[in-house]
Amino acid sequence: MTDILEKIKAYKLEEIAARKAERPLAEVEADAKDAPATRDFADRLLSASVEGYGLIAEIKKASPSKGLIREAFDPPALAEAYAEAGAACLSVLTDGPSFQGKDEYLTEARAAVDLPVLRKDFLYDPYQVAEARALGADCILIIMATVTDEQATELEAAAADWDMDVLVEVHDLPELERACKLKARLFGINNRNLRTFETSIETTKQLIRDVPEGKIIVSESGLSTPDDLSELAQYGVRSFLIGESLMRQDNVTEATRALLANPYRPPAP
Ligand SMILES: O=P(O)(O)OC[C@@H](O)[C@@H](O)c1c[nH]c2ccccc12
Repeated sequence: MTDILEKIKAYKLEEIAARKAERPLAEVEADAKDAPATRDFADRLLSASVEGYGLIAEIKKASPSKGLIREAFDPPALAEAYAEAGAACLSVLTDGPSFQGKDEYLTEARAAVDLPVLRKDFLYDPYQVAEARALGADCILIIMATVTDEQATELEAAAADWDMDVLVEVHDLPELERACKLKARLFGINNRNLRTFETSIETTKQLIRDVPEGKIIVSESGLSTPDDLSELAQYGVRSFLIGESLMRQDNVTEATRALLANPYRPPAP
């Protein structure tokens, strides 16, 4: 396990304990039951990737590696910009300490559009899955680098109970092999090395060879140009999770449109 993940895990476990003390699970579950019905995250991503690219567009204010990424940060406006440009789904960072995220950002962004939304956070406990649903999330992230197999299975079961999708994230072969024991059909390959924070699309190109048939692959992190996407599309990737490069643009709609225009198509056999 990596230093940054160890640090994050330590404060998350404290945060979970504090939140549980403040708001018992039963209360969160009651809110989750009252939340607006889930939107089908995986289906939306898949149908977008038939004709074009399936984009999970991320609403991200800051990151541990880059610090503040976007000053003018208005989640509903950003959600609208992404939706208008043809994003299939949204990802919203809710982690406070490392990403300057907030739970409300997810709820506000989701209310502004009709796209399904991923809660981007570090999950260890089914309590956080109920929280995600109470906020309105349609999909959760399971980061194999920071959970045990038991935790992953538990989180996945909780997501199924709440009718939510799961994006399972891997960044090396051992994690991929562990992820294959789960039911999740959405496989995120993270191009960011969490030790050095360096990103390389070679990670996706390498790992994709060992992803079983029938999974939907999402290449995550460090993607910024149409060439990045078309290069990966030549390896069979049709879905992408992109945050920083779009968050740095003044006109998010135009930048997102430009990225999605002219998707690579494999030559006819
Ligand atoms: O901003 P980028 O480089 O486009 O990356 C987006 C997303 O992949 C990244 O935010 C991410 C991937 N996995 C995570 C896990 C936790 C927090 C953040 C992430």
